[in-house]
Parts: sequence; structure tokens; C-alpha cells
Amino acid sequence: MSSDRFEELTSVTRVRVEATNQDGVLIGKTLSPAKYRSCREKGIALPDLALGLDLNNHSALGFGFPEWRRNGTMTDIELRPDESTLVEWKPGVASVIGDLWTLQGEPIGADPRQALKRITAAYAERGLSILASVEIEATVFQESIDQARAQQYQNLTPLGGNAGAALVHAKSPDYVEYVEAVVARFDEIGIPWEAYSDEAASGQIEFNIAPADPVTAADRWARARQIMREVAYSLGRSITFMSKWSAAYGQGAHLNVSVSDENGNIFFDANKPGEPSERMRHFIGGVMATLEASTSFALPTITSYRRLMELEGPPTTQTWGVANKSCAVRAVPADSSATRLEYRLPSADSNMYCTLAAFLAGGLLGLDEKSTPPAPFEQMAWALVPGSVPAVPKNLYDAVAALDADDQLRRYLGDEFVDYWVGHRRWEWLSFHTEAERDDTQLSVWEFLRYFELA
Ligand SMILES: NC(=O)CC[C@H](N)C(=O)O
Repeated sequence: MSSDRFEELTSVTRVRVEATNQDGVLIGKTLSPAKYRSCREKGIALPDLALGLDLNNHSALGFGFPEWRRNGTMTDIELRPDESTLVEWKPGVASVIGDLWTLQGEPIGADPRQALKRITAAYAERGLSILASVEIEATVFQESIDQARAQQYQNLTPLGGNAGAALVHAKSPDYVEYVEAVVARFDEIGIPWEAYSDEAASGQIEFNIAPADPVTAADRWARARQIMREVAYSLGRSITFMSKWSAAYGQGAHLNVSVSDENGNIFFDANKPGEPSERMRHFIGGVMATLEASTSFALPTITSYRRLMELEGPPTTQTWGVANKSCAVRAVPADSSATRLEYRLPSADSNMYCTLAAFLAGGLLGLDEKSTPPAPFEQMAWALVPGSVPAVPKNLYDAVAALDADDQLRRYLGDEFVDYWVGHRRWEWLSFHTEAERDDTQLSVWEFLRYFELA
């Protein structure tokens, strides 16, 4: 009994069970301790719509139902808690993240967390382990969430004032109150944060979380975002992870990854300091060969593509380079522990379970096939002559078409995962083009209503 971590949380009166759906939204239920005890082994029943709704609560119908959705008859699925994630979220409330299974006891192939587990296991089969971390960017506003809703998220005032840009400490007290309250919550539940800073746009904040194995890194990303929202709301503020909410700089979610074998970081070569190791080059080769297809995960929403502005930070081309932040993939040569790859394409609205799984899938393909990468890009990869370098897909439609046509990522991610994602994203595109203002050229109210609170 003493090793039962749940029973050790004696003051808990509510248990929040959680998973992340395709859109990156934390879903689940809150149970009484008695109910939780009765189903913690078998799993907590959820309607299959938990993975089937879009961000406007419509059922994303008509795109190849997997077996567990029973051809649209609607059924239940089960959320099996992974008690290694159990924490006391706040006094009296436990939180546990889990995986999604069918009633017949099969893991659900479309579950983002299990997709990341599968690819991590594929590395482990080859004697490889991964360290990953996510840079979390968001914008906080002075208005409360109720006020923001009343204004349809328009004309909001970024927290901290307009004076100063990135990396400025001289911020107003309300900004300081917010960031300090967030890291206090991180400390309470054990999210090891490394740094926070203000980012380039007014009201924009970046938090850096310490590297961990991929599933832990993605779990921490999901929880950190939840805390950032809860703290904003409790202080009477609002917050968004939309990748672009104004003409100002967009919001990314850069990923940092290194891979080790029993001898240490395989991206580091002591004989070639400052250069990517041979196996890092193989990894990059696979990532670059699948970059167009995996863009759909890194840039999942209509708005994601609005962030891709020249000279603003996000990459616009399918390029990699050494210490070159204008590329989609940056090799960061350092010492044996810090040498890593930074994937700069993902936007703040991407689902990190999926994005990380797709990036790792590309890398593993490259390691398996000893892929040769294209030449590293040695100039600034922005504002180039159109067509001189392959561009990142320019919208959700093109990106999903590239993913659907790719059979390399599928081999590593699984057909069900890819097919379900492709269907879900096509629904997103269709929804925009049937419900929104239909003006692709500027941010629409439809995007604010759909993404401001949930993306
Ligand atoms: N940290 C940075 O390099 C700025 C990144 C930028 N906000 C992005 O959208 O990717």
C-alpha cells in the first residue's frame, strides 16, 4: 500500500484524468476518489467524440472512420491512467495523464500520446534514447477572459505595455506578477523550468522547460500550457497560443532534440567539434526528406501559416543549417551534452505529441537509411528569390496533401495515426472554407473564435 502513489495523496477529493486530442486540447473528466479507484485499472470511459470533435464542437464526420469509431455509430473509448504522471495539481485535486484504448482492449492508433510512445519505443529497440524540450510561447492580455470573449477576442491590450521588445526586464508589475505566478505553479507540481523571457511581440512570453524523454516532455508541455491559462484567468487576464493574432511577430513552439546511445550523444563527434556528427547528418537527411509531409503536424491550423513571414523568426523554407536560425532545422554544435537539433517550424498552436512524433519519425528514417542531407544552408534563408529554394507548404491544404502522399512517415507513424490526422485536417480546411469569411488573406474572426482559447 505504501508504494501506491495515489493512496498517498490523502487530501485529494477530485481526480482529473487527462489526455490530449488531435487539436492539442486537454480533454478528460474529473472523478471522485471512489470512482477513480473503481476504474483506474481498466480505464475511464469517454465518448469516442473525445477524439472526434473539432474546436467548434462539430463532429468531424465523413473522413474514414477507424474501426474504433464503429462507422459512425458512436461508442465509448477508455482512458487508461499512466500513474507515473500523477501529481497533486492544486490542493485537493489530483491530475493524471493517460492513454486511449478501445473497449476491446486495443491501443488507439490515432491517440497522439501513444503515437509518440511508439516512435520512442522504435528508438529504444535500436538502443537509442532521446532528450527533447519545447520552447513555449504565448501572449497574455490585460483583459479578463470574459471580457475577451465579449469582444470576440478583438482589440485586446497585450500585458506589460508596448515599451521594450524581446529580452527586456523593465516590464510593468502586472507582467512580473503573471510570470512569477506561473513558475511558482511549475515548481509546485514539479515542472522543471529553466528560463522565461519576454519575446519579440508585446505581451509575448516564452517559457523554457528542461529536456526530458519525449513523452515526459510532451506531458510537461500540455501541463505547462494548462497552468499558463489557469494563472492568466485567475489573475483576471486572458492568454492565447494562436500562432498569429495580429500583424506583430507570431508565436512558435521550437523543439530541441538530441539522441544518445550507450556511449552518449550521437549528434556529437569529439573529432569534429562545431560540425554535425555523421549520425546527426543521417538524422537531418531523414528529417529533410519528410519535412514537407510533416509540416502538417508542425503547422496544424488555418492560422499557423500566417506566422510564416520573412525575417520574423519562423522559417519559410525547407532548409537546414549549422547555427543558422533562419532555417527550418538548426544544427546546434556544442559540447557532448548540449549538441542538439532545433526544429524551428512548429507553431505555438501545434500538438507537441504529434509534432515531436513526426520529427522523430523523420530522424529515425534517416538513421535507418543512413540518409544524406542536402547541403547546409549558409546564408540567410529569408527573402530569397521565389523558387530558388523549396518553400514550406503555404497552407493547410498543401501540407496535408503532402502528408497523405508520403509513405515514408506512414511507415514510422502508422497508417491509422496518419489517416485520422489527414481526415481531421481536411475537415479543418473545409470548415474554414464553408463557415468563415472566406478571405484567406487576413486573420478572420472565425479563427479567433475557434483558436483563441483552445489552440
Ligand atoms: N525565439 C525566436 O527565435 C522567435 C521565434 C518566433 N516567435 C517564432 O514564431 O518562431
